[in-house]
Amino acid sequence: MAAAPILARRIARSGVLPLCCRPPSWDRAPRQPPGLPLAPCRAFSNNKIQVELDESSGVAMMKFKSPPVNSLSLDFLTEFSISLEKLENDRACRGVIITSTIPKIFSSGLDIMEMCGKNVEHYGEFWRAVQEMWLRLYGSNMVTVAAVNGSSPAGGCLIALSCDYRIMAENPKFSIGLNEAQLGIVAPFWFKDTFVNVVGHRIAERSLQLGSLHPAPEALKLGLVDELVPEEKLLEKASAVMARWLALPDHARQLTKSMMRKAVLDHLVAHREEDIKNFINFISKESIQKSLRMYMEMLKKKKS
Ligand SMILES: CCCCCCCC/C=C\C/C=C/C(=O)SCCNC(=O)CCNC(=O)[C@H](O)C(C)(C)COP(=O)(O)OP(=O)(O)OC[C@H]1O[C@@H](n2cnc3c(N)ncnc32)[C@H](O)[C@@H]1OP(=O)(O)O
Repeated sequence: MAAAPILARRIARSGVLPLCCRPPSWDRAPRQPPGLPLAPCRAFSNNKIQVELDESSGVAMMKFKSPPVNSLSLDFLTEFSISLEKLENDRACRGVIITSTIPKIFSSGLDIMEMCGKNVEHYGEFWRAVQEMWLRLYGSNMVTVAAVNGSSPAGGCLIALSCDYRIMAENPKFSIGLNEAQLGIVAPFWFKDTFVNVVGHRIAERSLQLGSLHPAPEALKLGLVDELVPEEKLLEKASAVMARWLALPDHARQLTKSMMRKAVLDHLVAHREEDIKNFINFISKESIQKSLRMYMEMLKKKKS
């Protein structure tokens, strides 16, 4: 995936500072008092995502921190892809745990405002960033564990589904699923394929058609998440799971992962431009724009 020049152009236009132009990122870990041995931990943070790599375990903790709801805007997606790329290229990193700093929300999915009332160029750029994020995460060589500590609709669910293992806080108020149909839109084929690979065809078909958001206990029953734990135990559990996965030789696990995911990844890679065109045509339709506007209004009304 030769994404670097595209990312660089997008960053330049979006105004988000690329990590390579910031003060040396690995220097931003807290300084140790003199005399103490250096903690084997490196950290980098950008506007919307914070990452800490523990070199002794090879595990990075990635935390979404984009209030109010960690929606996946173009800037967020760009930062996410850059963070994943940095970790992927870091020989010290073998696994990443993904979670959120926002109470009750893992991620609210794609930022609907990025898909409303914008021009064709913007839709194309946005959709390429969504694709890139998924290609990096689903195709990652690292062990990826989602610690889902809040609601996770649509694009948020896709992030969790793209990981190797999903642990969710056992709060029945938190829900997860691909609810695109509820917005009057359609989950793209690679969202659907990722979902099918986790829960199987029948469950995916029903859930997608109904645009279901499954409360945590139901998500566990469907196999959409692998286990539920009390929220305060989530990160501890994620670290334990990660240690179990990292006990295996990387090359064997990586080749197996790649064998399991290759067909789905290759499908998008082979049809990337066509997929972008389809998205642009679809999202530009007046009827779809109207559905999205109504959905946003409904969200706002729910508040008042
Ligand atoms: C023929 C085939 C062609 C193929 C074409 C394919 C097209 C496919 C296109 C796209 C796929 C789409 C994927 C998506 O991810 S769409 C996004 C789906 N997300 C949702 O439905 C979540 C909506 N949000 C919620 O349900 C709730 O906000 C919540 C549960 C996440 C949090 O609830 P709560 O804590 O009560 O917060 P609020 O509802 O008050 O929200 C706060 C604030 O944030 C705004 N907001 C919420 N979600 C989003 C979002 N996804 N994007 C943008 N903005 C969001 C919300 O409106 C509030 O704003 P405010 O009133 O201004 O404060």
